Amino acid sequence: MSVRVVARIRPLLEKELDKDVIVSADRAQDGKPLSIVKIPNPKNESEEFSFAFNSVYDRATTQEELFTSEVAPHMKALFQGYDVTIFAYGVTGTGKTHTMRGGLKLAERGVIPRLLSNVFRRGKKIAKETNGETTVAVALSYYEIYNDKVYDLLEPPEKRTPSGIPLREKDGKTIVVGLSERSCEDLKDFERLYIEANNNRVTAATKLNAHSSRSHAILRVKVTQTTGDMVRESTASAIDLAGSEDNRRTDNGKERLVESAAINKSLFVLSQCIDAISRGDKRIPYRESKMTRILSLGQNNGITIMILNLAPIRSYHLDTISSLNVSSRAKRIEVREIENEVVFKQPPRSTTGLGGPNVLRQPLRPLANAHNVATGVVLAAKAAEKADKPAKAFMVYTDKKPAAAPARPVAALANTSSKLQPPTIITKRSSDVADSLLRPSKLARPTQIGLARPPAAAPPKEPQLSISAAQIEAMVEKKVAEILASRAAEIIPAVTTPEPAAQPKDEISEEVKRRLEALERRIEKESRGEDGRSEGLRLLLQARQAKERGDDEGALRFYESALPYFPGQAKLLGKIEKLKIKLGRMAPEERTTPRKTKKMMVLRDEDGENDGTEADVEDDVPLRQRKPSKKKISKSSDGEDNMGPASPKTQQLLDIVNSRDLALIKGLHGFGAKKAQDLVDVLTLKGDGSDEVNKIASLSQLRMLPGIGTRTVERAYEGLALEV
Ligand SMILES: Nc1ncnc2c1ncn2[C@@H]1O[C@H](COP(=O)(O)OP(=O)(O)OP(=O)(O)O)[C@@H](O)[C@H]1O
Repeated sequence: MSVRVVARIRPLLEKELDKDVIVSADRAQDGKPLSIVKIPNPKNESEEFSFAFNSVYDRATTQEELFTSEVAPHMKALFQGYDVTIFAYGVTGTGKTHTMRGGLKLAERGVIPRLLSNVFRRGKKIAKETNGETTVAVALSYYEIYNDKVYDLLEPPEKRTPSGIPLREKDGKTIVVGLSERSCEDLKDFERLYIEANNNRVTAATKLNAHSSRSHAILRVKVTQTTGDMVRESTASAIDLAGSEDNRRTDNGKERLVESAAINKSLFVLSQCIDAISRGDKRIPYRESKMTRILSLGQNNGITIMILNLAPIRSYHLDTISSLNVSSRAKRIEVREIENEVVFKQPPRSTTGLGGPNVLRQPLRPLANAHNVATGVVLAAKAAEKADKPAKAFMVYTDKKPAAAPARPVAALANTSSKLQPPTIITKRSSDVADSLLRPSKLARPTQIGLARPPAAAPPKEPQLSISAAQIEAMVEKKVAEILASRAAEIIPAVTTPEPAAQPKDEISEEVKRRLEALERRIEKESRGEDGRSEGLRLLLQARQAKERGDDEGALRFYESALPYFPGQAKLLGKIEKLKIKLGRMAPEERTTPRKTKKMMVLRDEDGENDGTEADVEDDVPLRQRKPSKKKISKSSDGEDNMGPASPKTQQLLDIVNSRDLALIKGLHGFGAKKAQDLVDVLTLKGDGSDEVNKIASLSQLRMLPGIGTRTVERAYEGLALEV
């Protein structure tokens, strides 16, 4: 099916005059619902452009009417396991935030609070009808994209890092790594969270809007239905995009201009994506902005509704035409309706405690590798059976009007949820013929409306099967991430004198941040998928980041989230336990992991422990076995640790390393292609190698490199010795 695109024309604001109104709603035929937006041709006012949409809501439309007509009909599908995405698009000051969030009074509540109200109501109903056999849990995450960086709105702004939160792809979906998720019991719970989170959102006054959103805000409502050991999960995403704006009209100052550039760029990329998809291009430039990556229009499964917000007056004329153009093309975007699979519960992969009573972490999906079973169909059919009744208006926010009176005739809604086939795993529809205007028609050619054929539907996009080249690239990327992660963790002990406590905290953080940013840039630059382990490494990085901030709670949560990716990893468990002890969640005597002795530690971070990243997971040898075997390369064996002249063998090894020649390094004993590449990458990170300072001067320096360690050096050294 195609993205459902509806237009909403906002009423006049206080200072706006009736005589300036240029935008109006119309019908394709008498008796049909409003589906056309009319606006004069700016070059010739006697002509009028008409843009057709799935539905058009005029200035008199209330919040309740919009919700009842456009969102409520999809709630059933949400509970049948389909994801639902609703996003508001439009020029700044046209009513996006009003539409999505709305005001505080009941009648003014926007799509989001109504959606939550509906979800809770349905959840209760399902639990009641199944005598508690099915439980429905709701969890929220809420984040913003500001200046193309992602920030968690459920976390206080002071916890933000300059680089924001990284994104990655998993199972064809873009995931915000480490985003917090809060379970939400009821509407009150939601309101508390939502109001608090909105205070964290970046807004500012511009000439066009006293409370302009300077960021794109994305609310994800995860609905988890559990019946016995079957779990069905679906997500409703509500997105309030920042408004495009013409800086000549906004009088924006420097800061606003920077924001504005980011906003306009991402919206421009969105329009490029829409154009590319509607042209049937192979390459869709999703990746050029975080917003489009997250929105993944046309790639996301489920139901997508785009609400185009419009201001009715002349001062917005060109902007309005531009957004009408973009969104009328969006109608041609096909999205796959794919019901989320039902999975069986499995024993939790991690036995560690939760980071907080209500805190879940998105990447921790204990069911992600559970078996998909056909019973999903049964559950879906059951749900469909029970949800057969027409959707009532939400009950909590009872606006005065009769609940059963939608603003638009039902026909206007018919092309989405009512066509869903509940038990179907994958269905696909062709474009709605009524949505088929290719370009704005002029009134002189009114017959075009509804007659033009839709463009050939884009071929169904099948889930991308990773090909070997992509996998190789992903592996390379993963290794880069590991190396950088490891570097981030180890750089401090590796390069500073043994007085970590005296190291200024800011300096440490800066260094780590710099590397984290470099990591993110590398990863995003290539934009490749990664496997679970890489995700684990990211979580470790975030844990590290949290630790740098002194946020032990956060660090603990990230470490715990990473644990399923490195099950039983002793050092990681040790870190978790150590933090728990520090936070008073565990008594020191309960500690199960062995405390490290100095001998065991090859690399340390500032609190005296290895960071549990690359070396931890790569070389998962019980700590006790990892004593550095000094007997083989002892300080005295070649004198290098005494800073004396290196022995020929040592020099030979160092020369090979410093050559950065992949083939030579691969020839070293114990170095496979992967390890050799890691080493070359690490050396490259140190500098271009032309300077002596960037060279590895001793075996102990070599040992300190991430991913190397004593055993590796030993083996290379020994292997070399045999060949000499
Ligand atoms: N349907 C409506 N009914 C009443 N007032 C509205 C409506 N739509 C918008 N407004 C008012 O118009 C003004 C601008 O709306 P809003 O802040 O929602 O715009 P926006 O598109 O989100 O802008 P920005 O992109 O700058 O954040 C607000 O004062 C809002 O209350």
